[in-house]
Amino acid sequence: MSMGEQLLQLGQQAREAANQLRILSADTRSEGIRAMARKVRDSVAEIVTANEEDMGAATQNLDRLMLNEARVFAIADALDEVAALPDPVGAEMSRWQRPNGLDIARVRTPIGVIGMIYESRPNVTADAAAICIRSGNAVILRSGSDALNSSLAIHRALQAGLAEAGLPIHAVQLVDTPDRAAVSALLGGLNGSVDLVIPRGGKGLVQRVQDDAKVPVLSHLEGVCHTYVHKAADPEKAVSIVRNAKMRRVGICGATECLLIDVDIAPSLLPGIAAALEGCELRGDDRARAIVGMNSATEEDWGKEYLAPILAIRVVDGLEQAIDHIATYGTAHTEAIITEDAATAETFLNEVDSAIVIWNASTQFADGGEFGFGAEIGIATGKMHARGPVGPEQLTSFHYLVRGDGQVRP
Ligand SMILES: NC(=O)C1=CN([C@@H]2O[C@H](COP(=O)(O)OP(=O)(O)OC[C@H]3O[C@@H](n4cnc5c(N)ncnc54)[C@H](OP(=O)(O)O)[C@@H]3O)[C@@H](O)[C@H]2O)C=CC1
Ligand SMILES: N[C@@H](CCC(=O)OP(=O)(O)O)C(=O)O
Repeated sequence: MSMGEQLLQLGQQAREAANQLRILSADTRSEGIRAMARKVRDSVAEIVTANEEDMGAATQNLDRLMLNEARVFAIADALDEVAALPDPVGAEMSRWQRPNGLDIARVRTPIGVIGMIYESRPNVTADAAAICIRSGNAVILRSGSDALNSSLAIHRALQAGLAEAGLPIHAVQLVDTPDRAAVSALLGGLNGSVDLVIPRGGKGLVQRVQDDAKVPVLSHLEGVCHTYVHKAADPEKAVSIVRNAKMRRVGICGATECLLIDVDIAPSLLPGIAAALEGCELRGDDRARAIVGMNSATEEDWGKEYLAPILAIRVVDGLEQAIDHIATYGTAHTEAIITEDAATAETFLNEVDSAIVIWNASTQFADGGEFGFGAEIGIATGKMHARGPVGPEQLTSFHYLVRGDGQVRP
C-alpha cells in the first residue's frame, strides 16, 4: 500500500472510531484513559529503549526529546490526571424556552477526527491522545520525526490500553513515517476524514499550513511574546517578572522574546533588569544601548522567536507605542504589562489582541496546567474557535437540542 493509501485508511478508521467514541459514556472514556496510563507504566522499559535510539540519532532539542523512567511515569500520571478531568461531552452550555413553548438547549459535542502535528516532544503523544479521548474525539498523530521511535512505543502502549478497556483502538493512531508528505496529507483532510488539524510548531510549519491547509486549522504556532515595563512599574516586580519571563525556560513558546520599556523609567530600571538577566544576550535599540552596554538590535530582532537566552530590548515612548509594536511584530500568543497603574493595565488588557494578555505576571504562565485546565494540547495562536490554552473543553463544538410539543411554524 502506498503512503497515500495508508493515510486514507487511517482517516477512515479514525472516522469510524470517532462515531463510536462520541456515544460512549464519560466513565467508559475515563476508564480507557486510565488503561492507557497503566499500559504506559507497564511499557516503561520498551519506551526508554526506543527513546535511546532517538537520542542517539538526534542533534538538537535533546532535553525536550529525552525520556527516562521518571519521565515515562510522569507521562502516565498526566494521563491519570486527564482521566479525572470533568467530561465536556454532553454538557449543557445554556438552555431557554421560546414563547411558543419550544425548549432549546446548547450542548457540547466532540469535533470528530483531529489531526495533530507536533514537535519532537514524546510526552505530547500521550497528552494529546488523552485530551482527545476525554473530549470524545479520535486523533491521528504526526510526531516530530526526531521522536518517532519514542512516539511509536508510547502509541503501542496507548492502543493496548484502549483495547483492554474495550474502546476502539483507532481512536488514537500515529503516522509511522517521518515523510513530511504526511503533514500535507493531513492538512488536506484525507478525503474528508479529518475535521480539524492542530499544527504545533514553528516557522517551517507555519508556511506549510498556509500553503496546504484545506480543512479548518487550530494553529498552535510560534510565540513571539512581549513584556512591556510601563513607567509606573514596581521596580522589584519588574526585575523578577522579566527575569522569569525570559530565563525560566528559554525554549518554550511562552518565553518572552522582547522587552519593551518606557523611556521615563528605562534609565533607572534597565541596569537592574540587565544585571538580573545574567547569561542572557541583550540586543537593544539605540536608546537602550545608551543606558546599558549591549549588542545592537536590527530590524530582524523585532518579531524574532529566539527560543534561546537572547532578549531584544526596545525603549518606547509610552503605552501606545508599546501596543503598536506588539501588533506589528507579535504572533498573538502572550504579552504582559508591568505597572501599578490600574487604568493603564486595563487599556493594555483590552487593546492588545493576543490569546493571553497578562498584568503584573510572567508570560511563562501561558500553559493549560497553570490556567487550571489540567492539561493542554498547546496554546492556540489563531483567532477562531479557541484561543490560548486548549484543553478538553476547547476540543468540543456544540449543537442545539430542540424539544417541542407539536409546534409548527406559522
Ligand atoms: N503554541 C504552542 O502551543 C506551541 C508552539 N511551539 C512552537 O514550536 C516551535 C518549536 O518547535 P520545533 O521543534 O522547532 O518545531 P517544528 O516547527 O520544527 O516542528 C513541529 C512539527 O512540524 C513539522 N514541520 C516543521 N516544518 C515543516 C514543514 N516545512 N513541512 C512539514 N512539516 C513540518 C515537524 O516535522 P519534522 O519532525 O519532520 O521536522 C514537526 O512534526 C517554536 O516556534 C514554538 O513556539 C511549541 C510548543 C507549543
Ligand atoms: N505550555 C507548556 C508547554 C510548552 C512546550 O511544550 O513547549 P516546547 O518545549 O516548545 O515543546 C509550558 O509552558 O510548559
